[in-house]
Amino acid sequence: MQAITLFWFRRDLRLQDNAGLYHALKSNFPVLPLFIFDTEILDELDDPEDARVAFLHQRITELQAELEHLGSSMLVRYGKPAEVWPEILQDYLVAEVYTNHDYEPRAIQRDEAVQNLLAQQNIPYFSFKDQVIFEKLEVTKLDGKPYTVFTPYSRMWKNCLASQMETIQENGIEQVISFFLKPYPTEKYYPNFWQTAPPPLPALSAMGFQPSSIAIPPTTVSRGLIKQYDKTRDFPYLNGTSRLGIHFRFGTISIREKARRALELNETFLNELIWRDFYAQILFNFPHVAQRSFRPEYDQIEWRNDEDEFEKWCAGKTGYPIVDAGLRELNATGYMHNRVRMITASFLTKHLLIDWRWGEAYFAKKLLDYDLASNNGGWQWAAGCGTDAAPYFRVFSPAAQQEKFDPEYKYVRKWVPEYGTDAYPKPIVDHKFARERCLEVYKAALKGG
Ligand SMILES: Cc1cc2nc3c(=O)[nH]c(=O)nc-3n(C[C@H](O)[C@H](O)[C@H](O)COP(=O)(O)OP(=O)(O)OC[C@H]3O[C@@H](n4cnc5c(N)ncnc54)[C@H](O)[C@@H]3O)c2cc1C
Repeated sequence: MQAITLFWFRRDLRLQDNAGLYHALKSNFPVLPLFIFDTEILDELDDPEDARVAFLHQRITELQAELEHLGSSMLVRYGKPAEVWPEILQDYLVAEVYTNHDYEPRAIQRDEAVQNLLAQQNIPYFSFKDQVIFEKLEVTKLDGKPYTVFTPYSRMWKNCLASQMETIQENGIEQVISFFLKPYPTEKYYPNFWQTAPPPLPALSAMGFQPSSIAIPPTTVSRGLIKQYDKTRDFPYLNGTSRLGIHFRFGTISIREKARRALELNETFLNELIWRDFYAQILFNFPHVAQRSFRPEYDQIEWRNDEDEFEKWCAGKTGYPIVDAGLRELNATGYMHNRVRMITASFLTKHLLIDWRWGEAYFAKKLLDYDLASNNGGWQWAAGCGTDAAPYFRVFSPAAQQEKFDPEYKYVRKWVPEYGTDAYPKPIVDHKFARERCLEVYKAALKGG
């Protein structure tokens, strides 16, 4: 049997500029890429038309075709990684395993189990940073502790980026760039893919899913949009953001490539990519946030958790047009504009006093770009219990947000056509009353804490 290196794809579904794949291709054995449709994740999804699964399947099919074109293939399995891995080790003579880091608590556990299994058979396991620019404790305060406030973190992030500059050739042009943004030239080593016939790919329907009618945004964005980003990003009625979220989530684009463009074109856009790194390191360094408030005293809040109100919020029937437009956009497209994510999350937690975890779980079900670290960070920020959160007594007024960010009701009219007619519901709660109730409940919780 031919001894091979396995490269395990997870959140890095591309051949180009892929750190772990680059290192795998430079190993001493021919490389067979692997992808596992993980039933521990898929079984928790209750929509058979989940657009993310259809996207994932389509992307794996494309990768398989790209590899076939190179005379190679990809091994695709369906099951629990803990059960799939022993089977693979029986079927193939695996000399080494390469992959890229995943920072979510469950993924860390999964990877530790696989590492242990491999160690029992003396198979080396190598993992690399690929999905962020700086990870774990690479950007810390001077005392080595992780940052929990964004602005100083982003300043230090930029210092770290500038700390190692190198000259490279890109498309025949000499450029000085940060070592941390250098692309991995995987294409140089493509001949090291194992030349083998493609094993069968599980069909989407065989996994209990179907194609989705939700469209996936492209992987490219115009330079013009990024150049204007700081001016357009806050207005939900404009096409002013990149919609790259799902591609960052599944690694169908390279963060290094996009950060290089951001550095060149728009600092505000770069700052958003830094927020992504920020929340990834928060989740890694403070994994309790996946279940509990970053600030423990906020776990004392007595949420009202009214199920009927929650259903109205989910359906976009609260009687607050910008909130309703956001939820309806999410339900129809798997996307919600960032400004509106902040408004709807604030409304659920502060106006309705519904536990942020309920909203977080709903977004997790619906967002194409769902990412535990960023979603959790966004929800805890909105509820006031997270890192860097605005003080709890700042309660967004939906009317003031509407006035500022959708003054002509263009976004609202797109998603809530019955707004302004009798068919539109009355507000679920009075703003002034809700604000005061929120302040009382938060104050009581924090006093007791
Ligand atoms: C309550 C709430 C929940 C959120 N849930 C998610 C989530 O599950 N997944 C997710 O990727 N983002 C989440 N965000 C952050 C942000 O809303 C989205 O990243 C952004 O709206 C995605 O649209 P875009 O790709 O057009 O982003 P752009 O505005 O074009 O930004 C480019 C990229 O930068 C990153 N980014 C931008 N803003 C943020 C941010 N505030 N925090 C972290 N990364 C950011 C994303 O990767 C994004 O794709 C959430 C924000 C809030 C307030």
